[in-house]
Amino acid sequence: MYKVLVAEAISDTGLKALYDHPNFTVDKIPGLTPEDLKKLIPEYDALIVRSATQVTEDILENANRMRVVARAGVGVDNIDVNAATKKGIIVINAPGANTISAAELTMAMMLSLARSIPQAHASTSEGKWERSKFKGVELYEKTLGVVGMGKIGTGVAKRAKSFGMNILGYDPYLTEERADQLGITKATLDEIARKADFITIHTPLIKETRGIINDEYFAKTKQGVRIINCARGGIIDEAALVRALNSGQVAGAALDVFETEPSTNFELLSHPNVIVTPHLGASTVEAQEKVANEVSEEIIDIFETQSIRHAVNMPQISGETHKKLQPYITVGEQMGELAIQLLKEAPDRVEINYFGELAKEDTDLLTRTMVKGVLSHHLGESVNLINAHHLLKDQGVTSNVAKTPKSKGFASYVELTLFRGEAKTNIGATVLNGYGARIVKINDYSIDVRPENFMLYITHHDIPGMIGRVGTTLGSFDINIGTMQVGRAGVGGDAIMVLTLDKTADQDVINALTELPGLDAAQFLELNGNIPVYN
Ligand SMILES: NC(=O)C1=CN([C@@H]2O[C@H](COP(=O)(O)OP(=O)(O)OC[C@H]3O[C@@H](n4cnc5c(N)ncnc54)[C@H](O)[C@@H]3O)[C@@H](O)[C@H]2O)C=CC1
Ligand SMILES: O=C(O)C(=O)COP(=O)(O)O
Repeated sequence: MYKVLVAEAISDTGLKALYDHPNFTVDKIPGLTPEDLKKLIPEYDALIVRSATQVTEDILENANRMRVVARAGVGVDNIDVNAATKKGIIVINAPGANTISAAELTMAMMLSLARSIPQAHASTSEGKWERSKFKGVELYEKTLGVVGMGKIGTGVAKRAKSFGMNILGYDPYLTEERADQLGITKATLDEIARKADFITIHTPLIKETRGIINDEYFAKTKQGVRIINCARGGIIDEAALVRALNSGQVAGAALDVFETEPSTNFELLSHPNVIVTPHLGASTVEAQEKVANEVSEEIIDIFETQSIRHAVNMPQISGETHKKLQPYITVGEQMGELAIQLLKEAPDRVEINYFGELAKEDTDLLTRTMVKGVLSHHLGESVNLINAHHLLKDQGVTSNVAKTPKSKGFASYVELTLFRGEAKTNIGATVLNGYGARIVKINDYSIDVRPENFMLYITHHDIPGMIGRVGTTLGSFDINIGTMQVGRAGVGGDAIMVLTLDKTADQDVINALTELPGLDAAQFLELNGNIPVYN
């Protein structure tokens, strides 16, 4: 049974998949203090939050069972993603599920700002009739600057176009082509300052965006600009905004998000030209059902089928790439496990080389799989695909990944090399069409091995009778040989033998083998990872 803690007010309809699933129990406990959350968290396998819960390193420290932190929404700035990554916890979100709601709130804010609707409502409901006080402006033929042309920014741009606005879009990823397609103009942040009548912010809150709208920026804007922030507090410097409002440089601001929430910045909250909402961008029936449903389905998939779609701390790969990498995943982990056993000590350097077709793909997932195989030998269950890179760095191991699109013997080939000072071991693998994955190189010897649970690695001299003697010795210990492969440097030279066995070989077996004339060393290798079942 997997235990899920829902720590905020999240739609029960959206959580239905989890409630109904026989392998999950759900505890919905909104409003926990950080201390209570920290106390409860060790019991849970997954945590679902919105924006109000701070999932800090301190809280995650105790999350020893936790595999997933799910953000039922977009922004993950309330989650210490690095701390989660270190602990091997997947952080997922629900991108896209609240796009429409956030874009619609932005439009509502822009219209409210243009016509002072909240102020007019307050005045009228007090019995006043102040028609001239609330003379507004039209959106028609005004210029709107959209900072952050992602899902919500694009949604706003499309809607604003239908109001007859001219749109300037700024986003490091916005291309001229995309801008043309949307019927907008690609602009810089400064061009937006110079030309826009309305500016709306739709970037995440990250190092690069914190405080980008500040005193310096307001000094460049048109006098009387109106500004909307339905993205994140902190992107606009609130103190600078108050100054710009007081000087009249900014005619009005509509804010759904604040530097600290709930906000206590009353100078801003109660400013006559400011309209505010309590972080309501995603607060619609539809968005809440969609975000909760999306994270529920994904949590189930992660636990039941190991499939991850929206992890923010894992590489996002397309279904097409995933299909191409899939046949290499199991053998990738096995390569790591075998290489570390052959090296016999922890590596100080890891090198991974991709050749041929594989080199043209985004192979980060496969790289992580190999690193996981290597590290699991010493770190056990604590290493997974999420924290593999991090733990490698943490252990002081340097790593290098190289890609050569030219093929090397096989259409696709991957080689993992571990170094420790002068010592080195390498393993190469490929996937043969119709035959599956094969280890085709060990320590520079060509070989053809389908990895299995129990294996023997023997170094010997290429002399007649060797194979027979090894077979007889293993037979005397009642060990059946599955397969036996030999690789040699040249006739009569150094050679290796790789055997798959039906059971483990203990030290007595190894001792008996090393006594055989012509045999240098024998090492038993064991794979713990996923061994595919062969028929
Ligand atoms: N008020 C609310 O309740 C809600 C707020 N949001 C917030 O809205 C923001 C946008 O969400 P989405 O559009 O779904 O995300 P998205 O990831 O689709 O778009 C974000 C865009 O910002 C761009 N960007 C990043 N750094 C930038 C920079 N320095 N300058 C300009 N653009 C930059 C990115 O390239 C990306 O295109 C997020 O911060 C999210 O948390 C989202 C939903 C509801
Ligand atoms: O999805 C987002 O980024 C939001 O800001 C929505 O926040 P909420 O889930 O309503 O607390």
